[in-house]
Amino acid sequence: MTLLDVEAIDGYYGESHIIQDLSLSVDDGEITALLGRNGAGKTSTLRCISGATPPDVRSGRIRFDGVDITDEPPEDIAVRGISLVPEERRVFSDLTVAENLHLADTVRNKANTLGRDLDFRDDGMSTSDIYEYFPRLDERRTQKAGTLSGGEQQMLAIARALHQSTDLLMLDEPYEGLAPQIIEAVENAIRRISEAGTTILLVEQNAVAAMKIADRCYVLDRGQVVFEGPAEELQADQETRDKYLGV
Ligand SMILES: Nc1ncnc2c1ncn2[C@@H]1O[C@H](COP(=O)(O)OP(=O)(O)OP(=O)(O)O)[C@@H](O)[C@H]1O
Repeated sequence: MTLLDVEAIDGYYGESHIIQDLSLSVDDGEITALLGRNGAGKTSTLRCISGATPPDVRSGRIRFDGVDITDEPPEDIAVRGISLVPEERRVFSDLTVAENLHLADTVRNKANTLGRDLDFRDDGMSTSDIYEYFPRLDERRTQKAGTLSGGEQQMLAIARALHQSTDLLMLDEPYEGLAPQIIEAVENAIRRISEAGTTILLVEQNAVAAMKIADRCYVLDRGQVVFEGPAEELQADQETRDKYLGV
């Protein structure tokens, strides 16, 4: 079943037409990867879906769970169960791991109030489940987030998103700047989160790593979809990989 359906959107930064007639769909329970070189429009696409502006979506429709969310504000879209973990990871450096998660509680409660008239999901993942998924965070509950390694901060950012109510988790370059060993730990966490039923839309520069865990891939170039298909198909398509991904 389709959970997210992006239909022919056009996104603009001022007069720059960055996202061009872009369509994609994300199936319930799958991991979908959005790949492409620097500047291909991956982050902008996630921003369009999350309701963040710019870019402005001037045409096309975005539907989530059958509901048209194209013109909704970001807070409402979040309440519906779409979370974006941005590239910068944005954890609160001066707060401990536990406090960072607790803050997500506050956001969740606010979402519940905001969600009165929306068809929102109730609860996110419990703190104990989160610590089970991310044992490193469990060990570092009382440590300030600013002192965590890059990989641990990435895990904390993902954990916070899950602690709110998330049906669709959008991850923007979760492997960026991480050592191979840590990439593997984040990769395993993403797999387990997916197996537990959260749908994932993953943006990555590291196409090889992303293809490993994705069910379906989209490749973007200059704001347009130039490939879509199962991950195995992209893995076997050396021409597309050379031309658009350089791998
Ligand atoms: N705030 C902005 N104002 C104007 N143009 C922007 C803005 N943000 C991004 N762009 C442009 O939009 C295009 C797509 O950028 P985007 O960040 O979506 O690409 P990306 O595929 O995510 O690449 P990266 O991996 O570098 O983040 C680029 O040409 C970029 O210069």
